[in-house]
Amino acid sequence: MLKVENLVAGYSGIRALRGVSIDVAGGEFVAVIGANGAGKSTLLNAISGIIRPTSGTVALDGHQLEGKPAHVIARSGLLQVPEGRQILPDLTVHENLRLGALARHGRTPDFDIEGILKLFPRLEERLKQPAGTMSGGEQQMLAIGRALMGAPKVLLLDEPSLGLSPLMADHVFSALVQLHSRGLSILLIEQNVHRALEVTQRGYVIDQGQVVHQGASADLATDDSLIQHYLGQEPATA
Ligand SMILES: Nc1ncnc2c1ncn2[C@@H]1O[C@H](COP(=O)(O)OP(=O)(O)OP(=O)(O)O)[C@@H](O)[C@H]1O
Repeated sequence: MLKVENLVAGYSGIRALRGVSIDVAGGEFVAVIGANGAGKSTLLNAISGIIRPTSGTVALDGHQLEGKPAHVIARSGLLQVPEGRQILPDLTVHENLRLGALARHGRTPDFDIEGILKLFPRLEERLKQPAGTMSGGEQQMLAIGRALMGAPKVLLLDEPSLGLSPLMADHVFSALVQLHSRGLSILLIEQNVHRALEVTQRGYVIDQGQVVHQGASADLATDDSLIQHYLGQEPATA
């Protein structure tokens, strides 16, 4: 479904991505993990057109997307939930969700507002509330809901658990698991390696802008030396 090949990208002189190839099959839930500064956000932003890749290809269902503007890529069905969420704080929750529908471009969504409220019941009583007055976890739920309103073919998530309490992160991850079980293809960028490998099927480890390891998430999760070496995190069993 999503095929990224040899993607190179950077920022005035810094080569943050040095030829990354990853793919996400239909209905697959895939993680990209890596230490701070490894290039995870750059990868997601280069896929979704927020930054323009220097070279390499991004194909969704066989259609080449690299180099296209972000709004065109979003309308084609690659929908990103950005780091920091970027909801519109002065608009209500309901208005933010309705704006998400603008990305549909003729696709029939699996989720309407009612479906999103079933997934995130906390949003229901907050529908008329300005989105900026909600907690970080609630805003993350809204950002995911807004992307779902756009009928994604592949949902891209950048650090959805960042800054959330463990309980809120639980809600968010369990929603992602539900979305995957309903057949959605998901690419998850996460610093919380153990959580990411718990919920996904496959994972890529990136370091200094390159894929250094890939495999079944269950195998990566039990590879203690990999987790310590590339990710600087303690093994789950420690
Ligand atoms: N806007 C920018 N301008 C210049 N350099 C940048 C910019 N954004 C990222 N970089 C650099 O590119 C490299 C990769 O950063 P990136 O944010 O993609 O890493 P990351 O794996 O997402 O890290 P983190 O988890 O800390 O966000 C880093 O060396 C970073 O300093």
